[in-house]
Amino acid sequence: MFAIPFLDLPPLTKASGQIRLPGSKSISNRVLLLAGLAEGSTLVHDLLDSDDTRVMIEALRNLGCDLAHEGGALRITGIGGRLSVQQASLFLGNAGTAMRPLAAALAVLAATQGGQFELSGVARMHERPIGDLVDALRQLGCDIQYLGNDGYPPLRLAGQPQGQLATGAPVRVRGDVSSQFLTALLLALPLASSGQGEAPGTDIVIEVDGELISKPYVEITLNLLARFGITVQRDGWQRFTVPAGSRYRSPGAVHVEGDASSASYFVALGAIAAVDAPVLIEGVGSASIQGDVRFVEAAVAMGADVRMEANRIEVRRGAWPLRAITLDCNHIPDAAMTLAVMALYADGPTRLTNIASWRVKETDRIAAMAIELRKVGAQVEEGADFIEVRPPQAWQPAAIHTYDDHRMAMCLSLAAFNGVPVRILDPQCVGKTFPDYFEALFQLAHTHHDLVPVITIDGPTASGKGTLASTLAASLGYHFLDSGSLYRVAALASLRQGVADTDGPGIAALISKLRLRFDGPRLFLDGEEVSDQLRREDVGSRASKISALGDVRAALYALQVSFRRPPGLVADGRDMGTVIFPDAALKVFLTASPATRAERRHKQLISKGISSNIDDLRADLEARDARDRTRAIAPLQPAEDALLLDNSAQTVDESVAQVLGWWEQRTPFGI
Ligand SMILES: O=C(O)C1=C[C@@H](OP(=O)(O)O)[C@@H](O)[C@H](O)C1
Ligand SMILES: C=C(OP(=O)(O)O)C(=O)O
Repeated sequence: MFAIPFLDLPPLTKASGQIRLPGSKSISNRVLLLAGLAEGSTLVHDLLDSDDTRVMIEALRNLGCDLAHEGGALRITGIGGRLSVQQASLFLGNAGTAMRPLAAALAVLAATQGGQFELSGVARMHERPIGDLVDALRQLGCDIQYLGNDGYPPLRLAGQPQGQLATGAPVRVRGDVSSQFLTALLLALPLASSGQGEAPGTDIVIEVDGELISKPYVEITLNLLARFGITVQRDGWQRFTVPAGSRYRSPGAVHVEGDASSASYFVALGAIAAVDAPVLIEGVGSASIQGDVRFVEAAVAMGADVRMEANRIEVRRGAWPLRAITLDCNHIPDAAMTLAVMALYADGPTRLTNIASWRVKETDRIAAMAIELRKVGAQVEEGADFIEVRPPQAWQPAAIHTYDDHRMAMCLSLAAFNGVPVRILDPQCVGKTFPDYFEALFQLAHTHHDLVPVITIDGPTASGKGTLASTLAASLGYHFLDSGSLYRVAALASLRQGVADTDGPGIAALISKLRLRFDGPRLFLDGEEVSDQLRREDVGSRASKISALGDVRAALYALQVSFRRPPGLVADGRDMGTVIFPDAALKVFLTASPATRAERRHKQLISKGISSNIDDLRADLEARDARDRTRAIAPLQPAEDALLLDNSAQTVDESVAQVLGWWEQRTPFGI
């Protein structure tokens, strides 16, 4: 996950490749709750691991459920409908799928078995309505108090042992603000219809007031209830009967499908940018129980070329520009946001209607979408329950606010296919449902080599360039290249494979297959950390030998250049700005006085338990500087357009701030 203040996306051009989706949020949280309420244990495979499921898991743990990892799956041993913990304060973040269903389940359990529970969330959760659900539960006799503003969390739920619920009359619930209120009742009321001890249960009828929105989510609820042994009878979308004697029965094991709302970003990616080869989305398809797979129909109407199998979607660009559409999006409230961004690439205005619920989700999504789409140049009209987007005539680079809304971040990333960069502020908000969204995007999205921004940090030995460069890379979410280590890694790999140190073509072939990854200053070769091995004496001397071979230098050039991938690169070395990335957007030549560098090296050696003489170190450094400056191939000298930074009197933080300041001046994002 990119836990940084902003992530700059370079202009992206094409997309292709395969992605496996994370598990469905809606299914994960329902299955977790049902498994937690059921008797016995349930092994859940492919569960979503994100903020929303973590708060649900933590809540279940606090309520006395046993949760244990088994391989990649989670085993949940439920409470069997009997409260084992009578008091708990549960923090539910901004997860509607945790807050609403847990409020209903715990209200019913407290009302019949006694107990006191407090449910709270982040500030925005305390602005998301829950009054219609509370009103419905109060009809049953549940004791629910608002601890903040009426109609909103936080809530206190209480009750006495052997309490009775008024289940004789139908429970009425409004359906036109959020379908999660009805879902919550459907998930919770089997706890009240089962009967206690010898007492027979009763049918419980729920009647929906007003037009139910987001209906496919209620289908998911009914489907999963059935898997846990409860068949709800229904009369259209108006009346639902939870049968007497209902008991949650664990199906033993459950597999969670990939998230269909998350799939929408990759369907859109394919429609916009899969020009040469398709985007393949694994984990969801025509067999899905999630209503958001119907996003595909809308994408096809806009021009996407889609082939759908039971559990997989293949997308290519079809019509281009995309076709503008007008669509009632009530059935796909979450995925519809993706259409608003596809609309940027359409041949006319796209109008999405019947989306009033957008206003009470993670943020007011109609307002937020209108503001941010205008920033990239679109003309946008918004109303109480619609949005209309006209594509930009001239695209503008924009710093996109994400309002702590995962979908704003994911959707707006798709605005980067227009020759201008896009800055996504607070990208870590994707953690709500898709922590590795941007990693997945960068796996599929490509761009021209020269559109990927590069910052080079060159400088003499012990100037601190490695620390500066890796810290900068981490701050910007960019890739990092410590070019100096590549000669050593080529030496190590060729030693391991038994390739002679005179066999230029052999070593070059090996270099082209190296699988390298930097994690800060640590280097991994084929998944194994080799940082320490690279400092071995035999590796060092082989490195200097093979670096004289023309084939090796050419292969290492190609390897270095291959690190230039979206979203960007910070490269440190001696010839990064002069030879390898002469078109880098920012070049820094880092120096420090020989005295300072000798002192740093001295401290470094002491910390490793190696004794040294500071004057000798200084003499060595000066001799090496002279050699480096005068060598024939790639001599160490600042690029003409490099900015010089002497960090003798600076802390690392100060030099990082200095370079980030220079970088900011070179980006088009004025914020
Ligand atoms: O029940 C569910 O899993 C959901 C229902 C929908 O909410 P509304 O019913 O409030 O539209 C949807 O937006 C949300 O992301 C998940
Ligand atoms: C509305 C959403 O979430 P929640 O489950 O919190 O309602 C969403 O994921 O878009």
